Amino acid sequence: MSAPQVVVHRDKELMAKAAAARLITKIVDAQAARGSASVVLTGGRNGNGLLAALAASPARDAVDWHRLDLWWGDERFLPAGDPERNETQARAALLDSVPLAPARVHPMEPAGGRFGNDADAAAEEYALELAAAAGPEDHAAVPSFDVLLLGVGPDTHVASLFPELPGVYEQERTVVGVHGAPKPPPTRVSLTLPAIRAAREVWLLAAGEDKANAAAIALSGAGEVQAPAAGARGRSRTLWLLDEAAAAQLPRDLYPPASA
Ligand SMILES: O=C(O)[C@H](O)[C@@H](O)[C@H](O)[C@H](O)COP(=O)(O)O
Repeated sequence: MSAPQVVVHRDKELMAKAAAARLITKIVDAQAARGSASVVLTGGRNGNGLLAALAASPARDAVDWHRLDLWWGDERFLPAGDPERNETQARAALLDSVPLAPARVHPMEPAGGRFGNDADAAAEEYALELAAAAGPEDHAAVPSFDVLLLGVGPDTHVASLFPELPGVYEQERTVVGVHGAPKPPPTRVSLTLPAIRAAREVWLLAAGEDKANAAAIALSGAGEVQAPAAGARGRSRTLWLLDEAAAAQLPRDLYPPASA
């Protein structure tokens, strides 16, 4: 697992734009090298802020949208089209504006869908979908995602893995149902840390002073059960993308200023 790198930008707007530019380049490089790219999306303000910045980027269509596989790191287990679903928000921020191949967009099943209100069944189905997409060279039963995006909660949660709750202890399954999440809605579906750690690169997005404590804890060697973000590492890269407010409690030797 790769040690965390930290890049700090002036504010959340610049962080979103810089992260979007970074993601475009990563996708273009992956498509040039392997003919396609695979990205895992995250919910929340920073995740959707990155997607909105990407939609507005002048370099947006350097991406071959038809050869991009999109997955989700977690989903709020709500009915299809619910404005609070991560899929709904991602479609509004970017996905509905670009020519993706529908078969290559993999949302997690909504509540009231094929599995009714059974989030655990929805999780099992997503694990099967991931396993079916994995190749012989892939790690765990998931595809080798080029970039797996994660927002970071003020309690250091990532995806829907919350400190000390059952999901963060999961070491076998790649996707779990989450019940009683402290961040509403209480029922969710989430990748687990083993699935997250199968990604080539994991990028953690945190902006705002309400994330300063979480970033300091997660980057200070805390354990993944108490601080799930600490366990979110990529096989070849782990990148924390922060704004100055979120980096305020980090030791200065952890990062040089990345932008004016
Ligand atoms: O379903 C969700 O809410 C997200 O997947 C969650 O993991 C989010 O990324 C963090 O809570 C950070 O959210 P903000 O960026 O809005 O602070």
